[in-house]
Amino acid sequence: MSNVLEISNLNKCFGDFSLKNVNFSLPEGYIMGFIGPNGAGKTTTIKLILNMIKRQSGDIKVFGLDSITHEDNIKEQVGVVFDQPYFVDEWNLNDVEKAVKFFYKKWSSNKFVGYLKEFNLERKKKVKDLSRGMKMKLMIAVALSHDARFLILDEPTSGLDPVARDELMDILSEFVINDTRSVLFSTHITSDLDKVADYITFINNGEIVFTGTKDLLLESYCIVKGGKGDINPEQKKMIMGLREHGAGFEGLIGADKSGMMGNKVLIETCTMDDIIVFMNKGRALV
Ligand SMILES: Nc1ncnc2c1ncn2[C@@H]1O[C@H](COP(=O)(O)OP(=O)(O)OP(=O)(O)O)[C@@H](O)[C@H]1O
Repeated sequence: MSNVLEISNLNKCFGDFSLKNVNFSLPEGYIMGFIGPNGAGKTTTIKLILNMIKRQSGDIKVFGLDSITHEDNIKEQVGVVFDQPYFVDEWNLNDVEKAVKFFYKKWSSNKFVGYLKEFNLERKKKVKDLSRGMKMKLMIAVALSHDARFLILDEPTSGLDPVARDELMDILSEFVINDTRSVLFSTHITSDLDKVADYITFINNGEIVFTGTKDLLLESYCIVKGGKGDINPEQKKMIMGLREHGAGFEGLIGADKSGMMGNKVLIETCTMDDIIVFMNKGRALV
């Protein structure tokens, strides 16, 4: 199985913030959700993949090619969707096509027209008159009309209603159906990932906390709950994002440590939201 994306030892500094030795890869044919709290480094990583900003060190390969030396070749085959459209407000959809088609050797007007129809987008409408969901669909129509085989989406579902989000997830699932096309998308909305993601990469404070299959992520952590005095200070130290309240405590724990919590506590399965929220609170201090 070849990797569509390989990131090795990537470092980038912005004042107080740094991406620290980021490593992850995405096998071809799959959808990866890129998750993490606000300011964790998701957009920065995506911009580095697209060579929009300069890295301090590290390697990025897309389709097995170095992302800097083969930038043009890679961009021909990558479709990019940001949370804000990059089209001029006054353009109608014909103008959008006129502006973008020259960037791509494999641009297909037939495909573009087909996707506009499929997504119920009227060619005469101006960009500024499209709803947020329609703008997302327009960016996806552009990405699919130049025959992209790797879609990179940054927060594509933020601000979309549940129906539009569901439609977008269906589009992504269909996109990877032939096993040669892949998707990386960053999101805060983990329920979207439940539906479509095969792999998850979780970044927190510039560091990759987890990368692997979605099932493995959910199996790797659990919620631990208990009453006051149910655990000792050593056990407390193992809990991430410890939340203490009148009756007791709850927090996140590595599944490999659940057996060390004693028999008074309750161990429960966790969701991706639990993992993000508790990890973001950090490791508990006694
Ligand atoms: N051009 C820049 N100059 C200085 N700092 C920056 C710049 N771009 C990003 N940062 C900082 O880098 C950190 C990571 O930002 P980034 O946008 O990558 O996070 P994110 O995970 O995408 O967050 P969100 O989910 O809120 O979009 C933040 O602290 C941000 O302020």
